[in-house]
Amino acid sequence: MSSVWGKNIKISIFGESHGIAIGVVIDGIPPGIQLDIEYINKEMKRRAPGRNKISTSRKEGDNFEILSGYFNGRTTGTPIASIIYNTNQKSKDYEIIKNIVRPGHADYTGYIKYSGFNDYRGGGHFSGRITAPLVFAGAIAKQILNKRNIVIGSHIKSIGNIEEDSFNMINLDKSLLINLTNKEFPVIEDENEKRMKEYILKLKEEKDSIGGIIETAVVNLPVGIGSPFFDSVESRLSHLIFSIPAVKGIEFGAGFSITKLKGSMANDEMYVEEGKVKTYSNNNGGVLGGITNGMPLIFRTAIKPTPSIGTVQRTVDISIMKNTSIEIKGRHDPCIVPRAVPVVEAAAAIGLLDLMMENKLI
Ligand SMILES: Cc1cc2nc3c(=O)[nH]c(=O)nc-3n(C[C@H](O)[C@H](O)[C@H](O)COP(=O)(O)O)c2cc1C
Ligand SMILES: C=C(O[C@@H]1CC(C(=O)O)=C[C@@H](OP(=O)(O)O)[C@H]1O)C(=O)O
Repeated sequence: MSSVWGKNIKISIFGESHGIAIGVVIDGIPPGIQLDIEYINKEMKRRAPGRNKISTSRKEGDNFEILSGYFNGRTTGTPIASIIYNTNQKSKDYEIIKNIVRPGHADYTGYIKYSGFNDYRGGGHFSGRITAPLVFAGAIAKQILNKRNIVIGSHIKSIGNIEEDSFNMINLDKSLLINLTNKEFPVIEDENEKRMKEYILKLKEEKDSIGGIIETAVVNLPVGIGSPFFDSVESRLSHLIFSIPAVKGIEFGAGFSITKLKGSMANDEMYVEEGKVKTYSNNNGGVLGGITNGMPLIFRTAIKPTPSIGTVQRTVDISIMKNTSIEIKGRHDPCIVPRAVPVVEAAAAIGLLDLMMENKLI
């Protein structure tokens, strides 16, 4: 089944954007873990739609109910089921796309895959909304990792051509990452927030959209997580990150730009400090041979521009197989990047927790 993932912890995600509810079942979380419900709520609010002008205007509280696997403030060890009711569906805008499919969205592929039985309203099971249950699961995984001093944080590295500097890949303090998770628009240099937001709003005005890059770091991971070949840290995390709608790329460490370096520059030379092996640079992003080396894990996620835009676009009416055009109405994110930040972190937390369990570290 395509909406089930995991080896040591298993997550199963269900629901449609305009259906009754969406949710997740998480199996394999050990018993006795005290859950900080406020923390989960905070993570859910970071992603929730309708909170500002650069987001879709669909307002959802993304309040969750835990149905099972949680008793007297602690996990029971049995499946944790959580449900989030949809409260603000406006399906009228979607009547048109039943036949006239949106370029860049999953209307056409979904129609073919599910023989026309797919719930196309709001993008159905393809919707970015289905990342809310992922954030719920991620908030549990993050808490478990946080207790081991493992901290995940991200910043918006770019929106279109507007860029900010990368993380310092060798000296990265967890307080910077925690600070970023507390920001509504996580950039390292506050002046970049204004520039990026203005650009998003300009494109929204022009009935267009824009993408960008999220840079994520994880500090204090133990050495030795992940294994060759198919369970490398990069492959396990990439699987989850690419499951997020609108993701078009991921790179670790120096990523694609490592190809421009000579070996003498690309290699991360090593030294010992206080009994720990460290590297002078971190072009490999904290992973060697698919295994963590104790340096910060760094990766970048490319998010495409929101496909649903108001500009007139050429497309096809699949009911009559004729060329036509579409002018999409409705409530859409002019840029997905800010709301995808907690989703990327959640996916990373789930993947790393799964790998930690493999090493019997949890
Ligand atoms: C948090 C989040 C919000 C999104 N918001 C929208 C949106 O408002 N409108 C839209 O057309 N696509 C939105 N998307 C992207 C679509 O869901 C996605 O492009 C579509 O399912 C096709 O999948 P693909 O881009 O991975 O091929 C969003 C994605 C995420 C992760
Ligand atoms: C509701 C959310 O985002 C939605 C993601 C989305 C899409 O096509 O991915 C399309 C829009 O749906 P609707 O037309 O129903 O407003 C967004 O609002 C959410 O993320 O919770």
